[in-house]
Amino acid sequence: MNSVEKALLKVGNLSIGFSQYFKGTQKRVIRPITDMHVEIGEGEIVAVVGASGSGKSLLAHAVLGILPGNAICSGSIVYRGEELTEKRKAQLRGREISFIPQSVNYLDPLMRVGRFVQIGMNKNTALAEQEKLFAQYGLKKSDGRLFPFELSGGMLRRVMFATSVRQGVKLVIADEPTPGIHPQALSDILRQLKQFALDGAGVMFITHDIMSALEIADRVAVIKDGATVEISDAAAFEGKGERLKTEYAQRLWRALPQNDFDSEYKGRAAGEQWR
Ligand SMILES: Nc1ncnc2c1ncn2[C@@H]1O[C@H](COP(=O)(O)OP(=O)(O)OP(=O)(O)O)[C@@H](O)[C@H]1O
Ligand code: NI
Repeated sequence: MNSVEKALLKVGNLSIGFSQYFKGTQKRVIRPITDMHVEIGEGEIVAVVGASGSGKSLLAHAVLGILPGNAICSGSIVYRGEELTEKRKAQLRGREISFIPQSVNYLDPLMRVGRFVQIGMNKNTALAEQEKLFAQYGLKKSDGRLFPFELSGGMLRRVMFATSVRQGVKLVIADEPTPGIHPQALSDILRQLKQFALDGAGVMFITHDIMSALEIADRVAVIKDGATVEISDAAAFEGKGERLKTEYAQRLWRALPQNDFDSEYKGRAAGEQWR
């Protein structure tokens, strides 16, 4: 792939801080993201991996334009060759750029889930389109009448997929779409994301689960303490990780239970709170 020509999303030198009040009136800025970059091409799946708190969700929220009001964001986010302004983010969000959030709490608790999936669709065809999506994601027609609290966690995730992974979407940002999901549902989700990429969409797949990521990802971005430390081909995650560029990525790889190489690496990586 010619990455420059075909880049769908290009995030460079992203920095995110939050202004906070402390001791009543004094203001300070904390800066959890200092230097993040990632590039996703058309039809490409880029996994974003890193320890809890490293800044993966903030990256997703920055691209989507849903950071909280006290966030101060700098750097560049270019989508299809044009800077993504806040206005453009709002226009594209839920349409060309879709989001599978980390928490199902993003669903409106007072809205029937069928209605939720219909948001942004043409009024005349919305119901038919929603029902088709439900069928595709293994949900019944009658489930559309339910409120979020009436659905199981797995069903809610499928509703989120029906909302996000559908026609017209060019970039999917999936923030940990697979935790606590049983193996069959997991492989369904991975298959759907893969199919989506094969159809030409770009996918940012944020996950703790490197092994699942490697099943579908073309490249993997490794995040540490708010910075991108390495972007490598998924194929480089093999053997003892000799082809990985940084020691940090090698440690993450070697610390996986199935890579039972070296207890010294394991001990050190465990200290990184890798889940
Ligand atoms: N609104 C906020 N105000 C201040 N700090 C924040 C805010 N949101 C996130 N942070 C901090 O930014 C850092 C990165 O958070 P983020 O949610 O992006 O991590 P993550 O990599 O997605 O973690 P996890 O894997 O647990 O979901 C954390 O240290 C977090 O405390
Ligand atoms: Ni997160």
